[in-house]
Amino acid sequence: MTSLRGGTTSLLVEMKNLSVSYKEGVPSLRDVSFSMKPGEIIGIVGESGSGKSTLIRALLGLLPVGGRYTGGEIIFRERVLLRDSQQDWQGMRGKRIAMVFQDSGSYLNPIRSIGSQYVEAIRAHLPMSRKEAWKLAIHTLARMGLDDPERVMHAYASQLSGGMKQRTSIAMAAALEPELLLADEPTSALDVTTQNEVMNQLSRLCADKGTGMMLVTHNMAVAAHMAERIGVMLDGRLVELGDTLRVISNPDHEYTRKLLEAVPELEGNHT
Ligand SMILES: Nc1ncnc2c1ncn2[C@@H]1O[C@H](COP(=O)(O)OP(=O)(O)OP(=O)(O)O)[C@@H](O)[C@H]1O
Repeated sequence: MTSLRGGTTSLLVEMKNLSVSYKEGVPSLRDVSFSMKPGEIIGIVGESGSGKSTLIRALLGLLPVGGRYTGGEIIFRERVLLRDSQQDWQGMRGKRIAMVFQDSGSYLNPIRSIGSQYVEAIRAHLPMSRKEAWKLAIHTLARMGLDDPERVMHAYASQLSGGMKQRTSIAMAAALEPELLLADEPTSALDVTTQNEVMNQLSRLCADKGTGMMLVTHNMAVAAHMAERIGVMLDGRLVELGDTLRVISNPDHEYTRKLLEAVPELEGNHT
């Protein structure tokens, strides 16, 4: 995935001084800047309402209702997205930039088999026969830890558990090998054991495919386990961003220290 141009690795994403408001004069993102390398995993933590979801929705170009970009730039692979038309941005969604939510599994169509939805989603973006798309689907379902992917492909959503549906929807997002996967609390609705498994499978899938991921989580331990860098949001600002080990062992910001104190197993040491 790394591409060298003129001796420097080109960036996957650059966000420069981005601001977003839902209400006139009340910014929910304030001057947020960061950059991300291809294949990198960044974990974003922070309390409820700090702007984590708004940040990754902004990257997808799909702000929640009422949200407006009020300043700054988003550059994806050297293209300034905020200057592009919605149609250009639309063309990137799914294929180059994909997103999974806490309840993605519940968006599977209940009256069509998983296989027919999955094959259609793959073929909408990749020039593949049905047979090839089916094979790719089976492969990614297996990589997400689904034991009997053939059975899943023939099943309807109502025949799968919540964990299986969520794994299926994550596999669908990852199958297209997006360059950037935006994950908003992708395992929060699952039980703790399943959460760990799904997170491990997700990070393996990203590593396999060279997919960069921005993972929003309220759980510092999950971010520390998954991410190479951790960003901390507070009141719409990215108040800290650094290598995971540095952030958890020597945080710059007082608020990060408070978050870390709430996770005893991480206090002052390692991932
Ligand atoms: N659709 C909306 N309309 C109005 N205000 C909104 C909307 N979505 C978010 N906000 C406000 O923007 C701020 C940031 O919200 P956001 O959902 O991005 O935070 P968050 O850190 O993801 O929170 P949570 O962890 O609870 O999902 C909050 O003050 C929230 O009330």
